[in-house]
Amino acid sequence: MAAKTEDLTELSNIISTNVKNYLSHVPTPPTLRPTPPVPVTDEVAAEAREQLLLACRRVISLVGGPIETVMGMSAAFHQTTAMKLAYDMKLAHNVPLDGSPIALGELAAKTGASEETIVRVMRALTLQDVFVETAPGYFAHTSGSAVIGIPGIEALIGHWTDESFASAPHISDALRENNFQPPEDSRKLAFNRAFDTNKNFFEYAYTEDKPMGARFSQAMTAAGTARGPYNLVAVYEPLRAAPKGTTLVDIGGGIGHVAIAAAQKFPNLNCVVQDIGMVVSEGRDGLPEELKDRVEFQENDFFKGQPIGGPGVYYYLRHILHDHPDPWVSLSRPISWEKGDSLGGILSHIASVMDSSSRILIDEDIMNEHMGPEGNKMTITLDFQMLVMCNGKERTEAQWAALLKSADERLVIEKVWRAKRNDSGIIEARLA
Ligand SMILES: C[S@@+](CC[C@H](N)C(=O)[O-])C[C@H]1O[C@@H](n2cnc3c(N)ncnc32)[C@H](O)[C@@H]1O
Repeated sequence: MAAKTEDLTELSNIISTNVKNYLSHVPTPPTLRPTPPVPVTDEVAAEAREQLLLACRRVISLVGGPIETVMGMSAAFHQTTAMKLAYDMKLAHNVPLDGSPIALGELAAKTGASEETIVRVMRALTLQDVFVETAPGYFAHTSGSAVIGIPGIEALIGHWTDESFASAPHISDALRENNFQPPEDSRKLAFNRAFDTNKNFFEYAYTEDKPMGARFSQAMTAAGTARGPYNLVAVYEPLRAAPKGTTLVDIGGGIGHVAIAAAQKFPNLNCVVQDIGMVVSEGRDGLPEELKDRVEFQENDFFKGQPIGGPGVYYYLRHILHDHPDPWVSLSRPISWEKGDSLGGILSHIASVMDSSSRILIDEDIMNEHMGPEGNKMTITLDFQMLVMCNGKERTEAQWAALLKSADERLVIEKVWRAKRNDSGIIEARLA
């Protein structure tokens, strides 16, 4: 298949076969026009898409050649530079969303940026079909630039191109101090050097830089968009049959977007969204009136304990545990950290209030054991993102199982609900 062959003719045959399969199984062919993105849900189309992307990547490596490949990787941060400038200059907001073009001079007047800077940024972005030059000196949206306006996506772009981009260059110096072994503490890495702080990313963003914190909460509402329609509500069937009044605790649930979707879909659920102060207030403010009797927000620090126990409770953690190094997730004895607080591992606290009918649902990527061209680019990117921002990591299924066991000997995986075409999954765990 595409990942194995170096034969360009074979690759071109793979591409043409999969183009046919793809086109005959999607409702409309993909377009660069600024129309809303349509997720690929059909099985055949999704498989063809995967094969196409793999074959195209192989063609680019072969035909581009080794020097272009490694130089491109080494300087890829300038793509981020261009995207950051586009974000800061608010280019996407000032180009008409109906697809009509805007003259360079008008765009400069609206954004306050110089024509020269806009042109330089547009050169980099149009290379990837993000915006298009429709005639010399006229720019319009493409599907790639229009998505920047989707709620949450812009916030996510801000989070990546701002605090994450500023932190990444510090990673090598931070790791070198410890012989390239990540330390056990999440307050001693690249983010801390970049922002000159002893607080972890969340503590910093919610106390020292509240706009950064608010943007991050918004960003999390879009974090799943790139992974397609694989989510708790669509996938995890046992919730449908749960008895009326069953409690779902969304631990580190942000502003409640997942709990709200779950309560809307399953009238039998009562949801409690736990997070830290500022996030909880933001979530309460945005809670739809009709859900106020079934969704509540609760301030709780997950390192300090889990106040909700009892039979049949679902403890849901989406993109929480990948934020933290192993001891912070699974240590069953208290951790003492610099401020002198006594804290424990997130999973250990949950295990201590569970019974055999309760479940932990870990909604995270499950990193593939194998590596190579078939690897999932997003999971690998997130693994680095976690390393840089909070000394967390993406984990394989074996690592998840070991982490559960070290949090509490009795914790075992009941079932892994896996997406077919990416690394998304929900790990259901229980007390044995
Ligand atoms: C990566 S976000 C995930 C948010 C949400 N679960 C989602 O998937 O969109 C991590 C969340 O953990 C929260 N958090 C960080 N430290 C926390 C702590 N010590 N106790 C409780 N929540 C915390 C953050 O405020 C944030 O909402």
